[in-house]
Amino acid sequence: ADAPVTQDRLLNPDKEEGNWLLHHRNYAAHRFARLDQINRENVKNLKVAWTMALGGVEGGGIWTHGGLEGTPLAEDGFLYVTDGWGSVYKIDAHGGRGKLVWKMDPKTDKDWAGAVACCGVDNRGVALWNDKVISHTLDGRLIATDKKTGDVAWQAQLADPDKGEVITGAPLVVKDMAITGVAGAEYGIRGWIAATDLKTGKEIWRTYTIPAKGEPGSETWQDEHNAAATGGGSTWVTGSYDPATNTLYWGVGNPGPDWDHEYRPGDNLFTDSTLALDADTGRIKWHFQHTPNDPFDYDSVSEKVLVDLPDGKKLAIEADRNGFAYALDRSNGQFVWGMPFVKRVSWTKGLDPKTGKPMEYDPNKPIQPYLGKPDRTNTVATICPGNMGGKNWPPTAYNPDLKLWYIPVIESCNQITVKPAVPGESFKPREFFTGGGPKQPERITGSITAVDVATGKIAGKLETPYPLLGGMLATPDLVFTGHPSGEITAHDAKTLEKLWEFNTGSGLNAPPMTFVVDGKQYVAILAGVGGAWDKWFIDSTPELKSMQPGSMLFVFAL
Ligand SMILES: O=C(O)c1cc(C(=O)O)c2c(n1)C(=O)C(=O)c1cc(C(=O)O)[nH]c1-2
Ligand SMILES: [Ca+2]
Repeated sequence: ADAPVTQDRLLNPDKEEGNWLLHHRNYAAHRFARLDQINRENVKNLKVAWTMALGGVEGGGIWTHGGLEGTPLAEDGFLYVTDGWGSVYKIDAHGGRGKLVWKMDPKTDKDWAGAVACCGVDNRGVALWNDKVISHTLDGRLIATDKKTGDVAWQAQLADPDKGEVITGAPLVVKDMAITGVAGAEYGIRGWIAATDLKTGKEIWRTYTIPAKGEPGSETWQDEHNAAATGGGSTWVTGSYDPATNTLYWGVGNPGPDWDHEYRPGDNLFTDSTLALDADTGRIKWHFQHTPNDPFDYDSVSEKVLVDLPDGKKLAIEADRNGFAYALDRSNGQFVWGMPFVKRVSWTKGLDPKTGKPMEYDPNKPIQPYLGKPDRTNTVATICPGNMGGKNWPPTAYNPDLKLWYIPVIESCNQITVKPAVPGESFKPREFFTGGGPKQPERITGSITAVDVATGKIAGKLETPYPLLGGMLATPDLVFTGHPSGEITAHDAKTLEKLWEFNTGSGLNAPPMTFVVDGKQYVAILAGVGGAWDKWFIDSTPELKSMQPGSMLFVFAL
């Protein structure tokens, strides 16, 4: 127990299947555990083993309460979990019950940060490095905590809420560095990804997602009022890493202002893009932009899942908010396949099979002519997927044996109203800079959608009454997910048939994970409604308005 977490251990999570050492379980972001004590034959007997009440439910800024979106990490029988305000809890899971070892409360400035958190009091988890637990706070800090004692060893201020920057994603530890993404594209930030040296606490590199004047990509900001300065391009979901090429894969969020794309003529690189970066320098090796000159708020922040196929193809696959799943050649960013994974897509006829760009895309046009888009002429428009996207941040899972990839889907349309942004007037620090806003005139549902990665075809779709806002876990013959109505469910990995459910009593906005302690397999999930849904989208699921916030860790066993 409490052995140092070395780079070698992070590179070889398969050697310690009972642990869960990285946010997405491995650097390839598979969220697949080869543990089969709990399987399709016996999962119906899964029941609560123990629970633990956590804190962090209090509000701050524009938020009435905090929520839980974190993925617990597990190392040698100890769990490391966060609440929305960035408190870290070390829990001893030995002996069939949970015991709090320590809690590190970073004393987050709740009003300072909560006033510029677009989408909830969110913290998606920690990283492990050496003898430290590495975590983020909503008010922009990176913190290294002593794993044994819970004492803060050092901290660094990376993001600045005065500029509308906060941090919601989990850090990714690579080679003694913490990689951090930033949130704030709804507040006119200039997005970045940063690497901090964990030995010194000093910054190693910071790569901006919006090029400065004269840099490659700056020609895609064609306005005359310096729209790039408030161009968004947040990086708020933890990426993946390919050690063979020392490459980070990271997604970039929406351009700002979200809805008024006439304010920012041009493709607006590198918003809504997949980036491949050199892990040592932060240099951008290649990019692929999914929604150029986006008028829909389709952040491309989803994790890039790294998949090696028997035919030698090395892919980075992504389920984009714009409703399409993409497979890119991860060595060069070339488009391999793409297809809609949601039932309804209204904004494009489809992807060009050669380039992967939307059919309507014209590189010579400053304003892209997507179908039925909201703009200054048609100020009110219905878009599908709605602006939460076909999939938001909740992570997918990939079963490499079955070559099946499971997407937690939001099946939706919603209504957008454009309010043109005015140069020199509309942008104010710490205020929303969105150029309009959404409404929810119709019901929104969900699905587990399984994709055969070898063919790029949908292999199954299990429709769910509510959108999936928590994310997926895959084991050899099962998939698990959480529902905003409170249930955690287990499904057959091939047919998606529901085999088990348990209602936790609060909306689930966090991904399930699994671990082993004392030789026994457990499944864990954080329960506590949070995130964007219950403030901005609840009108599409009105009966969920009665859901009360909470803050609990649930752990299940046979
Ligand atoms: O552009 C951004 O910086 C940013 C950040 C976040 C976030 O950090 O949670 C969300 C979004 N955008 C966003 O567009 C969105 O729909 C969203 C949903 C959630 C959530 O936790 O439920 N966060 C965010
Ligand atoms: Ca966004």
